[in-house]
Amino acid sequence: MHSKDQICHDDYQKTASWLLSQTQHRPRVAIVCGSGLGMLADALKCQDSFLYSDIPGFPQSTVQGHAGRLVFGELKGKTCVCMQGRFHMYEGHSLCKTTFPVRVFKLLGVETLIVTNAAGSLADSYQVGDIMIIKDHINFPGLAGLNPLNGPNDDKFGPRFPPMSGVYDKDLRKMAFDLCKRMGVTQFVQEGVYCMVGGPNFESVAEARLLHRLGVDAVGMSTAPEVVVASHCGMRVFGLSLITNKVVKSYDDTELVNHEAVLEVSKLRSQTLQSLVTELVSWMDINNNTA
Ligand SMILES: O=P(O)(O)O[C@@H]1C[C@H](O)[C@@H](CO)O1
Ligand code: HPA
Repeated sequence: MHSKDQICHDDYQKTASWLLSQTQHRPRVAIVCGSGLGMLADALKCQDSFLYSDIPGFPQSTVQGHAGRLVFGELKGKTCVCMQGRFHMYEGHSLCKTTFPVRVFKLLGVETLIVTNAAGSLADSYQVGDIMIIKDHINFPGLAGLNPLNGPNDDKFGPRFPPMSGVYDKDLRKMAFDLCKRMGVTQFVQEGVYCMVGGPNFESVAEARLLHRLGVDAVGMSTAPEVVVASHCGMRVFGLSLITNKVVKSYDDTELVNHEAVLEVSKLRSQTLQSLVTELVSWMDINNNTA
């Protein structure tokens, strides 16, 4: 390590080498489970799993609904690695730490990152329980200078000034929507813009109105840093938000959002999300390689 917040190539490599020595799986797809969405990993067959606390260099999960396990296994014959629990900036992790696993995945040979999250909706047409295919994001912390790519650029991962347009892969988005049609679930599937805020507090009414005016469809406290880092190192990205609550936009609305309610709604759609991610992975154009 260079300093407390600086992580060097060797640090990522050490963790990746340790994982490669512990499992025969060689994943091409990584899945990050959002709040209450850890059951996505349950669909993996032939599992090898590791507690984050046992993985050298890995940060620790502190949020309820994030189990803190890295699970390797197969989804319909395609080898994947799944994070049951992600890291958030509000937990006190530096952004380099929150995105540490993404670069480790790159070194494991992962080519596609699937991110999922729980989010509140601002779009008036969205309902609680809707699944939003992420079309684009607004990275509020990033716009304010809190970016996981801050500091010396590691050219081995990617360029100093990476583009961030077209990051959420168009073909995967189309494939996901087609799969939703086949699954007969399009009535609760949306496509929209996700906005990351720092949290951990939920939005004030004035903040909610601001985000609404900016064209944000769903707001959450994660995902954008992982996507920035994945895109920087050339990974293909696909993202899903589960709408767990409507963000309060009116001073007359007395409803208060809380994390327990977020976790409850996550359970409601767990099966559909699991099927969608499984089908998507099985339809993706990826070849397995072996240890
Ligand atoms: O990890 P995600 O983004 O799914 O978690 C969301 C945002 C906060 O961490 C938490 C609020 O309930 O859920
Ligand atoms: N705001 C921010 N993050 C969230 C929300 C919300 O309403 N719901 C779930 N994560």
